[in-house]
Amino acid sequence: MPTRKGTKTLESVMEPSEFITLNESDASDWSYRGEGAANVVLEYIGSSHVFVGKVLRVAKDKVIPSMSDHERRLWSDVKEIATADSRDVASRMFAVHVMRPLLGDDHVDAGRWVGVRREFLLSVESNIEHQRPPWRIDAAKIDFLRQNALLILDHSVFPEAVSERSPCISVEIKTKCGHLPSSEFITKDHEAKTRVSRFRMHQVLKLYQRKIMQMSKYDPLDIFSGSKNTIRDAIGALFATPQNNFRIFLNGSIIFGCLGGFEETSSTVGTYEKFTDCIKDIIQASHDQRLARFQELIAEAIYDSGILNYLLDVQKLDKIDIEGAIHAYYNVISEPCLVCKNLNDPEARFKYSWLHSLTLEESIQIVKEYMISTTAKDCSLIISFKPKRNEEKTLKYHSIFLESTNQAFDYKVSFVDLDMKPLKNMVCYYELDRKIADLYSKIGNDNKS
Ligand SMILES: O=P(O)(O)O[C@@H]1[C@@H](OP(=O)(O)O)[C@H](OP(=O)(O)O)[C@H](O)[C@H](OP(=O)(O)O)[C@H]1OP(=O)(O)O
Ligand SMILES: Nc1ncnc2c1ncn2[C@@H]1O[C@H](COP(=O)(O)OP(=O)(O)OP(=O)(O)O)[C@@H](O)[C@H]1O
Ligand SMILES: [Zn+2]
Repeated sequence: MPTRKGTKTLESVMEPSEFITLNESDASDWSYRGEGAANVVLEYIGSSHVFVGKVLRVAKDKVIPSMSDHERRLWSDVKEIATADSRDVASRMFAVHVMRPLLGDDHVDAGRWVGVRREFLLSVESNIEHQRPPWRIDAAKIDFLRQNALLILDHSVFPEAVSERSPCISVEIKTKCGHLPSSEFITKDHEAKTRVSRFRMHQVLKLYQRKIMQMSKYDPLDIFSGSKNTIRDAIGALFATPQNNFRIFLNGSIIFGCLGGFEETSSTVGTYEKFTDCIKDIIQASHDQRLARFQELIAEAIYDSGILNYLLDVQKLDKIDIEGAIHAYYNVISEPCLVCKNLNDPEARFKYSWLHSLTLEESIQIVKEYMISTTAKDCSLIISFKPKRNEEKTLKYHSIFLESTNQAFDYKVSFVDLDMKPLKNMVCYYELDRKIADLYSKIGNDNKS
């Protein structure tokens, strides 16, 4: 059983609730839900009411820089971040105090810390190893030295669905960046950035590096278009090439897409068949119409909720593109600008000198907004649906009516992965951007096939 203790811990400093620690014997209650580059996420399968309907987000042993003085200065107007003991605490405070107000309280769960013993983590790691994608195992394992993990609402289920025995289907979308930059600081050689989405340009590099086997058919500009039909096209493209942008869960178990990353198969036909069977209790339509009706439901919910408008506004805080923001970054860290140092073009030098004449406060604002937008470009959206029972009225969730099947659904929308990115990533962002844009200008194509 999890133990409770009254000692002064990370949790008791931050929240006046009892602190729970998970021991080795608790490990069998947690199974693999998924993972990204930085965390493994576990689903609770035991019976303790404290954990039912929750997931546990456990950090991997990636080298994460500790909070620098520049970073504390950057976030000095958010004291919970500026004074945080560690990057983990700062990152959670960022989600709570920066991202949640921007994306809506209803859509972001702050979670709470629980203690995790080394034996718990070791046991979990060995239990889930067979479910993790091999390339993720090679990249990183669970960080056994961590003493805390984040307990968050499981957004792929409705809390009451378990007792009501009603089915719940949830769709996870990592939308990526949904607008084109128009900054005057983008160099002429990189003009493609102003007409092709970053996602599609990045696909060309990923294909070149053999990180993917085929270009995704998805384009973020479509899902953010505000047009119901175009949103539907985007959903169709995500079904065709889900990569790490799209997953579907039925009652918390994955039924489409891949956990923890992506595998590619030459044919998705078998997958569609299986998937269509899985949703027969959710979508009342003939076998050959069911998938199309479900895609319609997702598009309808995205359109109806307006949720991507909020997300887009936050992504657009990247006002001058990394090609402008990188200069403000060097102002913030008070170091000579390595970009300007290597510039031969006097006109470009002149253009960027304006950025170097900004005050520290102005530079901080640019970089801060850039960092916020980066989180908004990388987070995922989970939309969960449950069919309404006859005449059922709930104020807790949004409602939607799918005319083509004559069905009403409750749905809710949540964001996951709202972590703060380390300030020094700015240099990597600049370099990756240049790599993507340079390759695209050499060999790029924007065919959607
Ligand atoms: O730089 P990007 O656009 O490739 O995004 C990275 C993601 O790659 P992808 O979406 O596959 O292209 C990448 O995702 P994957 O590991 O490829 O699934 C991470 O989300 C990474 O974030 P972090 O460094 O773990 O905080 C993401 O890095 P950030 O740029 O958000 O820091
Ligand atoms: N609260 C949640 N409810 C349900 N599923 C979740 C939740 N949080 C995370 N997940 C699942 O776990 C996966 C990995 O989580 P997350 O994106 O937080 O990992 P990460 O390592 O921080 O990602 P990144 O690669 O962006 O750094 C998600 O893609 C999602 O499928
Ligand atoms: Zn510069």
